[in-house]
Amino acid sequence: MLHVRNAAVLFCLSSTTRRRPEASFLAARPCLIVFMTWQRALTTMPSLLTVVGLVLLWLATRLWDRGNRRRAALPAHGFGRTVLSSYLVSLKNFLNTKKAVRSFADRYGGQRRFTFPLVGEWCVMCRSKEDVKDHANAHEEVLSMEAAVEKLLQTRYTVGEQFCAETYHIPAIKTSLNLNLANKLPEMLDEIARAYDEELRVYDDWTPVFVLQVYSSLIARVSNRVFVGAKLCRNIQYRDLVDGFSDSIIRGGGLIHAFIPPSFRPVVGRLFQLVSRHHRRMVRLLSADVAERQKNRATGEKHLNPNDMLEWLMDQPCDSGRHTVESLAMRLLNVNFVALHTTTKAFTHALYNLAARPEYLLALRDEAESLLDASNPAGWTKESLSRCVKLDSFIKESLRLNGLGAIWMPRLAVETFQFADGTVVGPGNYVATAVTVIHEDEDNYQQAKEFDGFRFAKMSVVDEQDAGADDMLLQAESDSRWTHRLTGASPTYLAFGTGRHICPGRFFASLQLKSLLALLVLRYDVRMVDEGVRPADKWLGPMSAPANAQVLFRKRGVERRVAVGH
Ligand code: HEM
Repeated sequence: MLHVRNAAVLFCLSSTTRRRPEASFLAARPCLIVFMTWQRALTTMPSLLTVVGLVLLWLATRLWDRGNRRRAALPAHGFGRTVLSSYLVSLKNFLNTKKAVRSFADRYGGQRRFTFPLVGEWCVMCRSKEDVKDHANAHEEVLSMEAAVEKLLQTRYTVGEQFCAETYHIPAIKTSLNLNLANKLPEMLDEIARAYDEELRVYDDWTPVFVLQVYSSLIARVSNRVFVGAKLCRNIQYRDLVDGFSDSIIRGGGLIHAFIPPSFRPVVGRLFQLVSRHHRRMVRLLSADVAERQKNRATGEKHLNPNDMLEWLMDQPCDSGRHTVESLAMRLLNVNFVALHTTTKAFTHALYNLAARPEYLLALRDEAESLLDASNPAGWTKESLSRCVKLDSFIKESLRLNGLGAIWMPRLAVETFQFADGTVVGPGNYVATAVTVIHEDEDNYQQAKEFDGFRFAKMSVVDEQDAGADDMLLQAESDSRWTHRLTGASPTYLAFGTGRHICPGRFFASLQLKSLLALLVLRYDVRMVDEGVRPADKWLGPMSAPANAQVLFRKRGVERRVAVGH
């Protein structure tokens, strides 16, 4: 009955207002509406409101307590002092994390580090070289990368306990993949050339291509040529699985971490796994191949097995002593998880930078034509690709300004951590690097916010000249030139991390990125639909990704043919 009465009063109010629109009455109207809605709610659902109120009160106390307890243990600054302020600040920061990190760094610019509030957590952000070194070299038992990833991505629930429990894919990447790079390059190049022919549907006229989508699938194919061989890498079901896996885990894990209370996570995680079925799908796709390889191993005919990542994983010792297909499937999912979305995003960023700046296209093409045989990509070598210094520099610069996030290399302090200057961070807090601030710092790079595609190539030359003929400097010179290459790292260049957990897949990623881009500039012209305008990156909290934009492709030589024809 009550809602009928309220509706009638509301109707009266609105009709009265239409007849007598005095300002005071207009101002009072919203108050009356709120009052009546509240009155109605109180009458109809008193118990529900009490419960909601109590839950909110409990939550507020928990949040306040947690935030302040954490804050008390930190060298903290940069957030308000009122109750819940850290949570309000962190929610605001979430909407534009890059800008927020920059403003925190500017406000506390004279300092080596600053504390940045995350939702319910605190993160000490390193920006000075000294702090980055302390962070990067800290022991896993003190600043844990695994614990941070596990907590932020909730992989225990989204994929399963086993996903993080075993780590034998890391030595397989560090040793076998890196030692086999030269052997596997021709296969990778062959797959790139085929994929360009088959999947990049580009015609003589300018053709729009959704780069992120097309290259995400293409990079899944090319990488998996090296991971599992030609047959599986071209299998659409397999590619869909590995291609969508990282994004699904990152999104699902982020949501669980942010919104699901710990006690509900096992149930929600189980539901997530039931729906996504990543592991089961991978087991099904691999089982025949694994059985065949295991049979060959058992009969002393291991040499019949292909030389690829799946085989290198089987070569590694594993905790249970036997490589079951379930265990191998989990490792292969993990390899794809770390390899695919990183490489795809890095490539897309580079391509947007290229398509928006046509002057680089010609310079990169000149270099590629002089060092690589365009008619025979499968004949390119590691050495010939490494001589393409402009190409190398262009991708490195692109990753400097368009990386994959603003809070980089997160670690969870599992024990008390001490910086070299004595500052202490208590367990339970995060320590990370302020990568966007470091990469855009004028002390580290001249005109740091400007894109200069050949910046690192020029830096190598300067270092070479500085070294001069002094023998004593030759070693230092070659070292510093190395840091200016795409795979080089330093406390001021963190795209691939640095220190203890530096990316072991960066040599593979670098070869793949350079091969993809070199073949592209040799075969196609590219430009943005809006000429000269690079699409802005998309940010979700601390993570960034290239926009899902179109680039126009055209087969090379068309312009010339048209001109001659006329
Ligand atoms: C452009 C592409 C890539 C980028 C930008 C990238 C970036 C990174 C970064 C920044 C880290 C260090 C994270 C930290 O310290 O918290 C890392 C670690 C790692 N990356 Fe990459 N990565 C790329 C490609 C790859 C590829 C292709 C593979 C494998 C084939 C790979 C395998 C790994 C692994 C296994 C780790 C963890 C190392 C450890 O736990 O010690 N990455 N990557």
